[in-house]
Amino acid sequence: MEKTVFIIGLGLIGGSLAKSIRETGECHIVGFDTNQDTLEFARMNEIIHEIAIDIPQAAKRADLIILGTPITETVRLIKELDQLPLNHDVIVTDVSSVKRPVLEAANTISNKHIKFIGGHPMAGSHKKGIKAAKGHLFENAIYVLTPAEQCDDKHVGILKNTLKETKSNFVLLHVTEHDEMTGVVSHFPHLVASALVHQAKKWQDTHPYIPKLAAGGFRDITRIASSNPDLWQDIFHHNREKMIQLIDDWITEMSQLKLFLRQENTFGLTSYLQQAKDYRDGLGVSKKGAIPSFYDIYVDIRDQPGAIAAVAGILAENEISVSNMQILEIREGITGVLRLSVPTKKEQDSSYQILSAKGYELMMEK
Ligand SMILES: NC(=O)c1ccc[n+]([C@@H]2O[C@H](COP(=O)([O-])OP(=O)(O)OC[C@H]3O[C@@H](n4cnc5c(N)ncnc54)[C@H](O)[C@@H]3O)[C@@H](O)[C@H]2O)c1
Ligand SMILES: O=C(O)C(=O)C[C@]1(C(=O)O)C=C[C@@H](O)C=C1
Repeated sequence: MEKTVFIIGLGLIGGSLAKSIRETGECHIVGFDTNQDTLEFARMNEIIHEIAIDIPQAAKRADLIILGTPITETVRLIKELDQLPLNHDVIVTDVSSVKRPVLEAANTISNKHIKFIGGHPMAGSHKKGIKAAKGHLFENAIYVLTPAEQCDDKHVGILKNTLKETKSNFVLLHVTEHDEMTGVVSHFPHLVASALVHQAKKWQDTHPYIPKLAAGGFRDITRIASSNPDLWQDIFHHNREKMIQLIDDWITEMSQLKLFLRQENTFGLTSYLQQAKDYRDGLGVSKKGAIPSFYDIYVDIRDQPGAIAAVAGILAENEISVSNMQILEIREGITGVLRLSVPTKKEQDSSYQILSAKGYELMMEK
C-alpha cells in the first residue's frame, strides 16, 4: 500500500530525499516549507506530489515525517509535533548534522503515536536550497541513524526500507559518538576553512595579488568556506563544546608545527607530513562518506583553446553527466589538470576508459 511521506523543509537535503523517495514509486510525498517559492518549485518539478495546507493537517495523514530543517527549527518542530492529536503511529526522522539537541527533545516526547529515529545522511554540498537537490546525493554515503527511546528494530527497518532508493549505507550510532566524530571530520574542518579564508583576506591588504595566486590547493581546502553561514552557525552552536575542545587541540597541533620549524627539525616535520599522508591516503576514497562528495577523475590537458570543451564533449556524447569541473594549477603553455566530478562510481570508471581510449593521460582515486 502507498505510504504518505511528509517532508518539512525542502532544501538541499529535504529536496534530495524527496527526489530519491519519489523514485521508489511507493510513496505519496507531501511537502511543507516556510519559503513559498521552494514549495512551488518542488511541485512544478514533480519533486513532491502535494503541498501541505499546514503542518497539523499533513502530519495526521503521514506514515513518515522527515524534518529537513536547520537544527534549531528541528528541535522546535519535534515539540510542535508532540502536541498534535494523532490517531495512528508515525515514524518521525530528521537530517540534522548534530544529534544531541534533537535526541534530547525526542526522548521527552509524550505522544505515544510518535516513533522518533534521528537521521544524518553524511553527504551534502556547500550549496543550499531545493535547486541544488539531487536524488543520488546520498548514494553510497554513510547514513547515520540514532533511534530515540520509544523506538525498536521494527521502526528502524521501516525507515530504512522507505529510504532504500537513497542507496546509502545505514549505520546505528550513539549520539555522543556521532557528535564527536562529525565534530572532528565535518564541523571543525568548516571552521578551519573559514579561518584560512580570513587569513588570506587579511594578507590581501598588503599583497593585492593574493587572489590570483590562490590556486588548486587553496581552493580545494577552502571550498566548504562557501557554505551557508546561517546553517553552519547553527551547527557550530549545537556542537559548541566539541568545537571549543577541538580549537584547543588545534592550537597544540599548530604549536608542534611551529616548534619543528623553529628548531629546523626537518626529520620531525617530514615524519609529521608522512604520517598525515599515510592516514589520508588510507581513508578509502572509493567509499562515499564525507570524502569525497563525488567521484573524481583528473585529466591532463594543454592550456589551449577548446581543450576543456573537447573533454566535456566526449563525455556528453557518451551520456555521462559531469557534476563539477575545475582546473587545477593551469598556466600558459604548461600541462594543466582538469578535475571532473561525476555522480557515480560507474560513470567514473566509464569516463576513465573512454578518455584513455582517446589518448588522454588520467588519474583517478580508486
Ligand atoms: N548542507 C549539507 O551538506 C548537509 C548535509 C547533511 C545534513 N545537513 C542538515 O540538513 C538540514 C538542512 O540543511 P540544508 O543544507 O538542506 O539547508 P537548506 O537551507 O538547503 O534547506 C533548509 C530548508 O528548510 C526550510 N525551513 C527552515 N525553517 C523551516 C520551518 N520552520 N518549517 C519549514 N521549513 C523550514 C528552508 O526554507 C529551506 O528550504 C540541517 O539540519 C543540516 O544540519 C546538511
Ligand atoms: O560536501 C560538503 O560541502 C559538506 O560539507 C557535506 C558535509 C560534510 O562532509 O562535512 C556537511 C555537513 C553534513 O552534516 C554532512 C556532510
